[in-house]
Amino acid sequence: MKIVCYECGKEQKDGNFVYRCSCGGLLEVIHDFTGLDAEKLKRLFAQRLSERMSVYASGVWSYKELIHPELAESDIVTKYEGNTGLYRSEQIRSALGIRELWLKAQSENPSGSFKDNGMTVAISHGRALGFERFTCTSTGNTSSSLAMYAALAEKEAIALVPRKQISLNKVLQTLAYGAKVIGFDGTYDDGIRFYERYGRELGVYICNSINPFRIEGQKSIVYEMAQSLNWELPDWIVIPGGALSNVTALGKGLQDMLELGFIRRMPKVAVVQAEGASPFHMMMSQGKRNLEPVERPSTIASAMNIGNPPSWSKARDFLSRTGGETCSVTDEEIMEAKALVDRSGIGCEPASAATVAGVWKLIAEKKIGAEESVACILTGNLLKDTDVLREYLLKDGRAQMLAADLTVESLERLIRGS
Ligand SMILES: N[C@@H](CCOP(=O)(O)O)C(=O)O
Repeated sequence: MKIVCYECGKEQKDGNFVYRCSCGGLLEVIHDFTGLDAEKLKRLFAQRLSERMSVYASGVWSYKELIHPELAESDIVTKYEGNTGLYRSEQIRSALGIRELWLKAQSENPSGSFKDNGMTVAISHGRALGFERFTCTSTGNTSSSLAMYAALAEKEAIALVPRKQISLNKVLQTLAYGAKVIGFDGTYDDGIRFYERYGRELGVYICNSINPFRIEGQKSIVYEMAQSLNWELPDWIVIPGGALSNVTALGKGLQDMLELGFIRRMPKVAVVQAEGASPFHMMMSQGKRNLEPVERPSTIASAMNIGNPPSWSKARDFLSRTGGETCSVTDEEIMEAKALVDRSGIGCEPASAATVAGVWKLIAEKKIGAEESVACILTGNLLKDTDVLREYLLKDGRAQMLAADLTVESLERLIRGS
């Protein structure tokens, strides 16, 4: 296993953990899979589905050989993350008018978002390197996940969070796990810029997606999806795009599986951004090679409120190589899709619902065919943003809490609507 610069290929020394190469490129973990036998591994992964209390009961560490083969089991900090549901919803499928639809509920992770898949690996790796202080800048899901794993590892957690446009639920969750939360004026982009510059000086271990081990852990989402579907993935996988760690990890995981012979064909991937924070979609749809950051990103889907996603070049290369697509959706479209996902009983936070809104759009644009099969990745839990929920459901009168005396007559009136 090596850590190399994604842009210039220069190898980095792990002990001196840095997040960008001297050329400015992000880093990535390169594995040597020679000698790995796909059929043997598939059998091993199948056996691990019945693990209960060992690290292999985790839906991330069950694929340890492909994620961090060198890490000692005793260094692993796990909460048996992953193992999330892959659902069908006839309601959503027929509303979208697509042949086959799957929803992968990463929202069922222990801290309520897909960040746990990567965070277990980042925290475990940082602990093995001897770090005591773990940090991130975050719109709230990364910080909640960081705080949870740091608490489990009995390490200090520090989270830099924008003062505005983030969900109070996520800040409270981060605080409740015992992290030090530092609010600042600016966006996630400012926080990342700050840490890229001063993180080393502060002696903290950064757990954002600029950390290549976060990406390694997040690959497990697509491994798990493939394993659940007997190693036959749908035609399309649709994901929300904020910092772009999801598409980067998905791309890397798919590439691993193709190289190892776990899957026979590469599915196409679509990245959906919110209209007010869509620099990646703008770059891709205009056929540009370089990302122009959005200075003041703004969307109701706070998890995607990012104007300068760090992983854009990795994401660009993967989509260009594999014929992927991008699109952007409005906040109204996101909330309409969210209502559909919530009412299906699966539920999700606004950013996750962008995937369903994106499928609608991509079908209308004839980029996804109605005869194709699609899997949407739902990244965060329904209760991650109750302010948005309250606004949508209660203020606009879409749903209301009814009041009645506890008598048969008044309940009958309410139940029958008379
Ligand atoms: N939505 C994210 C922002 C991206 O964070 P990263 O850790 O993936 O770089 C959050 O929850 O903070």
